[in-house]
Amino acid sequence: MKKIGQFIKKIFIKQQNYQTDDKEESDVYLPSTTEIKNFCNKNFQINWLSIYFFDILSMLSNYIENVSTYYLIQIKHTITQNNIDEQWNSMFYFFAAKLFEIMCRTIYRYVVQNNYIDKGLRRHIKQKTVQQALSLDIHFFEENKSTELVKTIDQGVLFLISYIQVYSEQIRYNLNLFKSGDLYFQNRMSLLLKKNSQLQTFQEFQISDLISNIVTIKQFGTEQKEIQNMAKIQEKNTHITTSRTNLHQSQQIYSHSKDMMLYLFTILQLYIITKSSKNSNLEILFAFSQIQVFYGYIQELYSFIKRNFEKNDNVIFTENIMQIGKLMKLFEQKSQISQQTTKLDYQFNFNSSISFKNVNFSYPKANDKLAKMNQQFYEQNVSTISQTINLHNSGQENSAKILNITNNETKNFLESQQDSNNRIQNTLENISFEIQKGQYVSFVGKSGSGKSTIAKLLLRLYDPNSGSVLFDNENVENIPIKQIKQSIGYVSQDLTLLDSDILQNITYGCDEYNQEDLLQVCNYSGVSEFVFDQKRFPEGLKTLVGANGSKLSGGQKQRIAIARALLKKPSILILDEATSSLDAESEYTVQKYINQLVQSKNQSMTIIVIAHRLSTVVNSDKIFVMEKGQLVEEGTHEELIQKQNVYQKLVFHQISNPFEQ
Ligand SMILES: Nc1ncnc2c1ncn2[C@@H]1O[C@H](COP(=O)(O)OP(=O)(O)OP(=O)(O)O)[C@@H](O)[C@H]1O
Repeated sequence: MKKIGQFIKKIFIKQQNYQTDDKEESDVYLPSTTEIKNFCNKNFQINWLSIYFFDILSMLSNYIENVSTYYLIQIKHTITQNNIDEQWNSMFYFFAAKLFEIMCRTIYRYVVQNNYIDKGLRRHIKQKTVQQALSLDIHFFEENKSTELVKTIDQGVLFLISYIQVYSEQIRYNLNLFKSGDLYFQNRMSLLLKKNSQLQTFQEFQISDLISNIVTIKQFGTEQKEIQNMAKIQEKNTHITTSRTNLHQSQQIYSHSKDMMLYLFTILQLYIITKSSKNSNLEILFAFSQIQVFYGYIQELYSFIKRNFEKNDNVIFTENIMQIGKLMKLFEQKSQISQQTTKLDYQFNFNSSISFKNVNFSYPKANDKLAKMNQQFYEQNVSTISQTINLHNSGQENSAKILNITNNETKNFLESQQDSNNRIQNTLENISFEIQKGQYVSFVGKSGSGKSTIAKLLLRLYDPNSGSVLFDNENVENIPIKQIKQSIGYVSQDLTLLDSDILQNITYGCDEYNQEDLLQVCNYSGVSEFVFDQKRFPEGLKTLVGANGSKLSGGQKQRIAIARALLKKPSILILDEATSSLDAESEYTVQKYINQLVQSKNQSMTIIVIAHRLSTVVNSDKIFVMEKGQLVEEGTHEELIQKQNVYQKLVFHQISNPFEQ
């Protein structure tokens, strides 16, 4: 049932996205040259003087190439005229110009391309970008598709570097007569491209959704409906593609007319040059036998002008600017959590207790949307709302009537406020508890009751909406995040392993350890049991685990994750459903090692287990029972059984349904 619900929700959400598609046009962000420059100044400290110098160097190389072409034509001309002196002269100038051009180009390639751009700028920008992305809260990564993020970083950086390289060209381009025409086509095309790609992504997702949910579709008999849905999207997509083709054709016509004007301009320039020179080469160049040479020269001059006063289409293609825009938006994101001031000199050395005091929490997305919507509305209608609330509080039921509220929006708002009070519930509701140092405690409760969320708040992946999380009576917000993470060993529900060997996976994130420590954690976590089996694991700790541990069993992965958490000698160990994905036998093995760990743990380690399987928790010093985001019971196994309430029901339920999660 849960799956069917999720599927219907997915489809529903997508339909909504699809319907609001048209409104998303304003999302296309094409930053201007100045905006890009300001962004670079703020984040990457670019040396623009060098960029201008490099640009002049590149222009100079192109110009000298033209000069050498001119002398090449002169050589051909003097040969036909049998004018030896002029011939030598032209050859001298030709070689001199060529040599100078080669020199400029070599300097450009080695100094600019290899050193400044590839070794300097590219590395610097990439590093800063990755640093920015990693500084963001986990919430940001949950809200954004990872593939989209990778594309934004990879392509955004690539195009930004190209853009910086041609930055001076952009400035010259601003003097261009054709700028507004170019911009018109650029903007139109970018809108169509965006719509097109949105619909395409939507369609791809829909197909993969259909295939993976084929059983549900067959059960509901909704094949025809799905096909109709897809046809609608296809129709819209075709419409946009046609508009794109039409626009492309108009753009071609525009571009040809522009080219013609540039040619005319080139010829005019050539005419002026040759008119002012002593021997009027124009006549000779116009001569029928020279027509090809003449055309070649015009081509050369034309491309020179085009290169220097036209838009660099390879780099400045609308899609590329869009990617730079996305990269700029990424830099506007700020981590909510690390923004807060911590006591920088605070030295966290866990030595007394962990506590939650009246913690309320809901995941940011839903929270943000509601808060933003309500805030906006509240600001616009503050006086009416406060009067209504006052009247309501003073017992005057029909407050809306008294105030003569005819505005439907206000009514809806007030109703939605009441609704949301009833409907929207925090993920964690007014949670308070205390765990003493050295205790072994467990959190139990039905799926979705908020157990893992507690671990996430302890790790400071999120901050509570209200109330406080305290370590040693110090608010977590005052403790430097790095110190918290160093003190907590966390084995999460969704295990992720690096695509490397077992050793690297165990030692990840731990800078200081010795062989003795390594062996000890392998023994405690149960890694030794399989990894030192010469027949099955001849390469021992150097065995590669495959992409996300694909070459290992669930139990082996769990044990590696536990070893990893233990190696840094954490003062607090959190095992979040460490045995949930295992079969009975593997679960037994991992459980055996957890028990061993608990028994052998020195008094300095505090262990928090988040579990479904109640067999894990019977020996805990304290069990916390969660229900719908609330902490409903706490005590030892015996105490809770005696209470004959929620915990006891959970135990009986699990005994009678041993396979249910
Ligand atoms: N990143 C998230 N964004 C939004 N909602 C979330 C997120 N993670 C969890 N939730 C929601 O918060 C609620 C509590 O989830 P949590 O993972 O804490 O429950 P749990 O008790 O650990 O459940 P389970 O035992 O199934 O893992 C659930 O309704 C879940 O859908």
